[in-house]
Amino acid sequence: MKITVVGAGNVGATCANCIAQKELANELIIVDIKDGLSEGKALDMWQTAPINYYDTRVKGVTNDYAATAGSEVVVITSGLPRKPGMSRDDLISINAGIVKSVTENVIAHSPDAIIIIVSNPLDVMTYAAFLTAKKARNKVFGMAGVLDTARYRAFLAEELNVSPKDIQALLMGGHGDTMVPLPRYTTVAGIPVTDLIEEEKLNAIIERTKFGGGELVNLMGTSAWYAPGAAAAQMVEAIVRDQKRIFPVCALLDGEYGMKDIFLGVPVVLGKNGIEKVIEVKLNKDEMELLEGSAVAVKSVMKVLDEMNIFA
Ligand SMILES: NC(=O)c1ccc[n+]([C@@H]2O[C@H](COP(=O)([O-])OP(=O)(O)OC[C@H]3O[C@@H](n4cnc5c(N)ncnc54)[C@H](O)[C@@H]3O)[C@@H](O)[C@H]2O)c1
Ligand SMILES: O=C(O)C[C@H](O)C(=O)O
Repeated sequence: MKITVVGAGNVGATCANCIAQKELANELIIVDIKDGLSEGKALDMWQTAPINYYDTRVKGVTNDYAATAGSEVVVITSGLPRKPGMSRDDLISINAGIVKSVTENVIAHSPDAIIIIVSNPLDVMTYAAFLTAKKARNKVFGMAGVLDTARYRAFLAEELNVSPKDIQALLMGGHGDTMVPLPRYTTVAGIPVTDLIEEEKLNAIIERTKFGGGELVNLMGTSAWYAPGAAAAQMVEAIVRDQKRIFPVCALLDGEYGMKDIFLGVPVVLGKNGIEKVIEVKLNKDEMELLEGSAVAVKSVMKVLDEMNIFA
């Protein structure tokens, strides 16, 4: 098994480190455009192998896609992160070109790879990679829901003073302030969360989740990486180990939830074929309205990408 991570910055390096520690591949290639960055991070990582006890060979390269040839899974994290005061959508003009050129290089050397996009604005960068890769929708999708759900679960675990392991939750929609955490599909060891927490506190946690990325940007001056890197690696694990895990993933909809031609976070089954099934949960009127609102927000940014005219 060969896996590539593109982008050796905060998220890419963290994701690669998780992949190596989980021993998901024999060979792990890290690519970046900055001279020496991937080589340095890969060397540093490889020197943890005797300590963390893994044998995945980690190799870093500068823009050398021949070294990535034959990768079965590729995670794309290359692109600018936002700074305080910016929205994720503000990154589109630079990141669209980066995601397009990286995807072209990836496909040229690994035509069969499953591609996971991390770069922001996530839903639209996944659309950009899909337009470039020209692959079936099960093989090009984005990471956001695993991260957003993890934030929601972590906040709930803290509030309830229970293990995060026991919080199960679902969150749908775009990876922006319109994301839709679903309390009706949130349980604590099987107990509906609404039985354990007052409505006002739950609503405050939902709001904090929606702006969870921005909270970290304001604290650190750049965006998060530990949870995003771990989230992308968890998706890689589900694919590589054919686990059939159910995660919220940014996927192209083809009639599900009454929507078509849009990338949106929905629950899917992830296994060796990538997205093996899009699950349609029953949403009530209010939940459906929130999802549709989120879709409108994503569509408006997809339109900006279309107007950039770089995929003609
Ligand atoms: N989907 C999510 O939930 C999520 C979470 C966190 C971050 N992100 C996004 O992930 C991206 C990376 O974030 P980060 O914190 O790692 O940023 P970073 O600046 O630390 O790293 C980005 C890396 O991309 C590299 N890069 C730029 N252009 C490249 C190219 N053409 N080819 C190869 N490498 C290239 C840069 O040299 C840099 O090392 C950002 O767009 C950020 O917004 C998304
Ligand atoms: O918030 C960001 O800009 C990065 C990422 O999308 C996140 O949610 O952490």
